[in-house]
Amino acid sequence: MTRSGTAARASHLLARATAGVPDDRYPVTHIADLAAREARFGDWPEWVPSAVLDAFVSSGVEKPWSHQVEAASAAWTRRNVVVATGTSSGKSLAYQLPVLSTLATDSKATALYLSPTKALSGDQLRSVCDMNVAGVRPARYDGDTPQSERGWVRDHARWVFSNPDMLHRGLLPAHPRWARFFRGLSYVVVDECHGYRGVFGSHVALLLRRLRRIARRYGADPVFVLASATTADPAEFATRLIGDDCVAVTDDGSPHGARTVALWEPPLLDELTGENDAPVRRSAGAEAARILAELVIEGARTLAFVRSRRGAELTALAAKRILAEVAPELADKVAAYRAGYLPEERREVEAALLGGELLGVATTNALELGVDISGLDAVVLAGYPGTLASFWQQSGRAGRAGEDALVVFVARDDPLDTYLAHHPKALLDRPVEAAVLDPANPYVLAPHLACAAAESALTTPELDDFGGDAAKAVLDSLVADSLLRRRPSGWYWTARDRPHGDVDIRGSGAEQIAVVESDTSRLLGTVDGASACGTVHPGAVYLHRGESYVVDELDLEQGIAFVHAEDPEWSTSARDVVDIEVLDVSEKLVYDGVTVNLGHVAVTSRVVGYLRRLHTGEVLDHVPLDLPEQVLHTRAVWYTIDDQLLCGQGREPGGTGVEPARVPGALHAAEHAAIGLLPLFATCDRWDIGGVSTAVHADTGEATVFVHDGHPGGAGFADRGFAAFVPWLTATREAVISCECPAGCPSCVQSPKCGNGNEPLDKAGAVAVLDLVLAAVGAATGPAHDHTHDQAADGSTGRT
Ligand SMILES: Nc1ncnc2c1ncn2[C@@H]1O[C@H](COP(=O)(O)OP(=O)(O)OP(=O)(O)O)[C@@H](O)[C@H]1O
Repeated sequence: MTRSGTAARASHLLARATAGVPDDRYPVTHIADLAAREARFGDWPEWVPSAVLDAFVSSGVEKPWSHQVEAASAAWTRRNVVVATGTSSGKSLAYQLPVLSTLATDSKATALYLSPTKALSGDQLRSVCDMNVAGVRPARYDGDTPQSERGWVRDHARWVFSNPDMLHRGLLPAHPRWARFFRGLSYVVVDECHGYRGVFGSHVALLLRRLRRIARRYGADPVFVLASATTADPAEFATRLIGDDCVAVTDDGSPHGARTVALWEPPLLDELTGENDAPVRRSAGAEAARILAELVIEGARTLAFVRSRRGAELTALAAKRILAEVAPELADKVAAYRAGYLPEERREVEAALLGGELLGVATTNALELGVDISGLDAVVLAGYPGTLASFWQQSGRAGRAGEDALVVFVARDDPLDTYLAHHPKALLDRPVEAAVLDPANPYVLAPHLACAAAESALTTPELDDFGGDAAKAVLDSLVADSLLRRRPSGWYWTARDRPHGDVDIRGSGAEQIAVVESDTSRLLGTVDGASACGTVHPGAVYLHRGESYVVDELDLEQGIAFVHAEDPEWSTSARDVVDIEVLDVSEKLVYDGVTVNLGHVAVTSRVVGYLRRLHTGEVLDHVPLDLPEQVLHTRAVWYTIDDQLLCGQGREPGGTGVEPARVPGALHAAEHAAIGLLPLFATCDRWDIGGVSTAVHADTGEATVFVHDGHPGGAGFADRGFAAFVPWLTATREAVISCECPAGCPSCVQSPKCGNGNEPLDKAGAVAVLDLVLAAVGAATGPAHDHTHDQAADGSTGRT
C-alpha cells in the first residue's frame, strides 16, 4: 500500500509491529488514515473579567478555541449547554470560563462540580486552584474530606468539587446546613456526563432533578454545563439527563495530529481449543504485549489500553519479558498502570511518559479520563473498549500537531470485536452511539421520590420534573406501603431514619448483597441481589479495585457473600438455566411471518454451575452448583418467526429455511450473536443484557428469540434494540459471516456466559434465521404498527 508522506512514521511503526509475520497469518484487516485538524480560535468574550483572563493566559492559554467560546457564551447567557468534543479538546476551559467569571463578579454566587470519580474531581480542583482567581475558594467535598474540614466547605467554599454519591448522601439530605451554598447556586458542572448511562445514568438523572428542586426551594435556578466525549445526539441525551432543555456544542476547534488506524485480528491458534473444542484466537492482551514491545524498540511513546487490571499487569509483564530478551536496556521503560490510582501516581506516569523515562504503559481505562496525556506516538487498544465514545477517547491520546501517530485496534475473541475488525466503517465512520438512560424506571424512581420527600415534602407541581403521572403512580404505591404520607400540602416521609443510606445509586435499585472479607470483616462492596448468584456464587473470582478475591460462601438470606483474598490463574463465569415469561407487550411490529416486540418480561434463572477459564481462553472445567431460583422483572425485545417461514414449508425447493432439527441451535446461535452486537447500538456491556431462545415459546406460540435487560425495570437497552432492530440484526449477521471458523467459536456465536454450555449452536443456521428475519422485515412496506400497552401478549401464562 502506498502511504502519504504525512503517515510515514505511522506506516513505519506498523511495519515494525507486523515484521516477520507470515503472509497467511497477516493480522491487519484494514488501515485508515485520519487527517490532521487545524486549530480554530475565537476571541475572549468581553464579559470575562481581567483577573480571570490573566489567570488563563498565565496558565498557557493564549486564545480560546472556537467551541470553548461557543459553550462558555451559551452558559453565560443562562442556557444549559453540553460540550461534546474530542479528547483533550479543552472542555474544562469551556466551563471554567463562565463559572470563574461569575464567581469573580458576584460574591454571593456558588457553583457545584460533579464528576463520576474522585480522582477526576481532584484533578479538576487542582487545575482551578492553580489559577488562583481571588475569592473563588474552591474545595472538594467527598468521602475523603476530613470531618474537620467539612464545616468550612459548607460555610465558605464557593466552588465545591464533588461526585453524585456525595450529592446524594451528603449535600441534599443536609440541605438546611448548606443553605448559603444552595441560595447562591449559579452553575452545576457535570463532567464526563456520557458515563451516566444505563441504571447509573437513570439514578444520576433523578439525582439532578432532586438537586434542581432543592436549589429552587432556596430561590436559585442554576445553569447546567455538561462535558461529554463525542456521543450521538448529545443535546437530547443531556436534556434527558438534567430534565431540562440543553443545547449542544459539537464543532471542535482544537487541533489534532494525523493518525493511522490499523484494525488487527489475532490469528486462530493451532495448539489450543476452547469450549466444545471450538478454535480460539491468541488473546488480545498477548498480542498487544508483542506490539507494545516492538513499538518501544522503535522509541515510540505508546499507551496500551487493556480491559482488566489483571490484563494490564500481564500485558506489561509480557512486553517486559520480550524486551528483556531482545533489548534488555528497554525493559524498564515499560510499566503497568496500577490500580488504586492516587492523583500523584497518575501525574508521575503522565510526566514519565511525556518526558520519555517511560516509553510503554499498559493501562486499564483509568488513564482514559481526566489525564492530560496527549500527543503520544501510538495507542494500542486490546479489545473494543465497549463504546465508540471510549474508542475515540482512548485513540485520541495519540497524535500531536505536526506529527502523525499510530492507533492499533486488536480484536478480542468475541463477536463484536470480530465484526468491527471486518467492518471498519462501523468503527471509524459511524456516529458515536447514543447513551441511554431511563429516569422513568419505577425501580429507580421510587427510592429517589422517597429521598426527595425526606429532603422536603413533595408537592404536586413538582411531580412534572419526575415524570408526572408515572411519578404519581409510584408515590401512591409508596403511600400504600406506609413509607410516605399523603397530606393536602404534599407527600411526606414518615420514618425517623432517612431513606438515603438504603439507596445505592451505582446499583440496580434491587436489594444488595454485601461482599465481606471473612478474615477482616471488611465490607468490600455490594452486588445486586438479582445478579448475586451469577457474580458471587461459591467459587466465583470476584474483582474489587483490581484486587482478586474468591467467594467462600453466599448467604442469600443474610444478604452476605464471604470472600478471601486470592488471585488464581483462572476467571469464572456462571452458567444458568433461564425461563422467560411475557408480562405485557408495549410495542409490536407485525410482518409477514415475523413479529418484533418490546415489552415487560419476567426472567426466572437458576445458576447451575460455573466454568473456570484460563486467561488464554482455555477452559479448565465446569463446577456444578445448587442455588435457588431468582426472578427478574425487566424489559425485553423479542422476535418471533412462524413455522412456515422458519422451516421453509410451502416454499419453492431450494428456498430458505432451517430443518426443524436444527432450529434450536440456529435460534440459540442467532441469540448469542445478537447479544454480542447490541452494545454497538446501546451503550451497554454484554453482561448488562441476557437472552433466551426457544423453538416454541409458550407465550408467543412460535419460535422466539428474546434479548432482555439485566436490571430490574430495565435500563433502556432492550428499547434501543427495538428502535435499531434492522441495523442491529444486520450487524449481527455480518459478524457471524465474517468469522472464518467452521462451526462457531467465541468470535461469533459462542457466549462466555451461556447457561447451556454453548450447546446446541448452529452457526450456518443462525445466518439462515437472520436472513429470514431481515428479509421479512425489509420486505414489508409499512408494517402494521400495533401499539398496545399493558396487555398480556396472548393471554397465555405458560412458560417454556
Ligand atoms: N485554547 C487553548 N489553547 C491551548 N491549549 C489549551 C486550550 N484550551 C485547553 N488547552 C489545553 O489542552 C489540554 C486539554 O484540556 P482539557 O483537559 O480541558 O481537555 P478535555 O477535553 O477535558 O480532555 P479529556 O478528553 O481528557 O476530558 C490542557 O493541557 C489544556 O491546558
